[in-house]
Amino acid sequence: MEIVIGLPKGSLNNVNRGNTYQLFKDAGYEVRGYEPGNESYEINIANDEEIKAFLTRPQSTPVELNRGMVDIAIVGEDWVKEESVSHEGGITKIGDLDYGQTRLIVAVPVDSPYFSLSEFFRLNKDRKTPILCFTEYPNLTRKHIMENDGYKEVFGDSIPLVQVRGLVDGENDMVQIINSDGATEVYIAKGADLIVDNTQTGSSLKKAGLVELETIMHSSAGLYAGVSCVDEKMEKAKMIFEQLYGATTARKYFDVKFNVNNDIALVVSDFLVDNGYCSDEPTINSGSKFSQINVLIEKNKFPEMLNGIKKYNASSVVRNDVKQYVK
Ligand SMILES: Nc1ncnc2c1ncn2[C@@H]1O[C@H](COP(=O)(O)OP(=O)(O)OP(=O)(O)O)[C@@H](O)[C@H]1O
Ligand SMILES: O=P(O)(O)OC[C@H]1O[C@H](OP(=O)(O)OP(=O)(O)O)[C@H](O)[C@@H]1O
Repeated sequence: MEIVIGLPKGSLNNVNRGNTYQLFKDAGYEVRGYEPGNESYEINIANDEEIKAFLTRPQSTPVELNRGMVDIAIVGEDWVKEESVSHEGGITKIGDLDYGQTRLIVAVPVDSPYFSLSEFFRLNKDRKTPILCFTEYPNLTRKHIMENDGYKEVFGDSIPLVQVRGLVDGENDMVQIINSDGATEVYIAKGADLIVDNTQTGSSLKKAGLVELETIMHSSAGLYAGVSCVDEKMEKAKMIFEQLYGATTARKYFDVKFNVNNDIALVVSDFLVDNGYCSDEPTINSGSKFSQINVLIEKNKFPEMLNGIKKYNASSVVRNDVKQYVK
């Protein structure tokens, strides 16, 4: 049995964004040829002979899943939805991996007089020149526009024209959705009226002098299965997901150990349980005078826990990162 996995190129393997490479390492895989910025097309997972890995561009990953070229892949939900607008089925989500969070949004220049997409269409209803919208997601954009109340009032059920390079589809040439291959924000400065793009921190929009009108969808990275992932491949896929999910969950926790006097160990344990500063309950190892207490704690709760245990004169506090956490 060999399962073929597609691993993402681009933002989802960027050290400051997705870093899928680190996720695999944290999950215990020995990955070679997938170091961020230095990826090879064939990636080696040295400690699991059942996995064959290829680099994939998220834009093309759903097509590869639908054609059985890869059995499973890590990809953003936005690209899976973009692919499945016109034909549902084929790709199934094994699970969300809780990173690579973005929103797909509609944006216009910051000084525009519109506060919604409906208002945009209503205020532009007498325009003589076509409305131009650039995006990397023409299918989702067309669907969203056709469901918009303002669009329906002005254009009814008429299908906006979509152009993907030389390929043109649709009938309403007063609203044209044009495929972009990146740097989408810049099209506004070149004369476009709208863009649909993904945003994370919002800095690209701000830099381009744009403001969001509305959110089309939220996206994050997940493990997806294609048509060829059945039977034992699906079993293997679920095992891979568990490994990866354990590693993403672990990123949110610290493993903390500290000492307190034996006579207050149980009081401190109650304090930790009552405040949700542990997973199930603290582990207590008693010595002759001191007890070592061990908890798994959510990272954002650590500062307040530290403050709390200082009141019990906790000493030798040690905080470690967690590599794998299966709840
Ligand atoms: N700034 C970001 N932070 C985290 N994830 C992102 C970010 N930008 C895009 N993504 C996600 O990464 C995936 C790929 O995004 P996108 O299509 O923009 O390509 P890219 O990663 O920028 O690569 P390329 O430069 O090849 O276009 C998408 O699922 C998207 O939601
Ligand atoms: O909200 P932000 O944190 O600024 O992130 C969002 C930007 O990141 C991605 O672009 P990228 O920089 O990868 O370039 P691209 O537009 O050419 O894909 C994405 O397409 C957005 O433009």
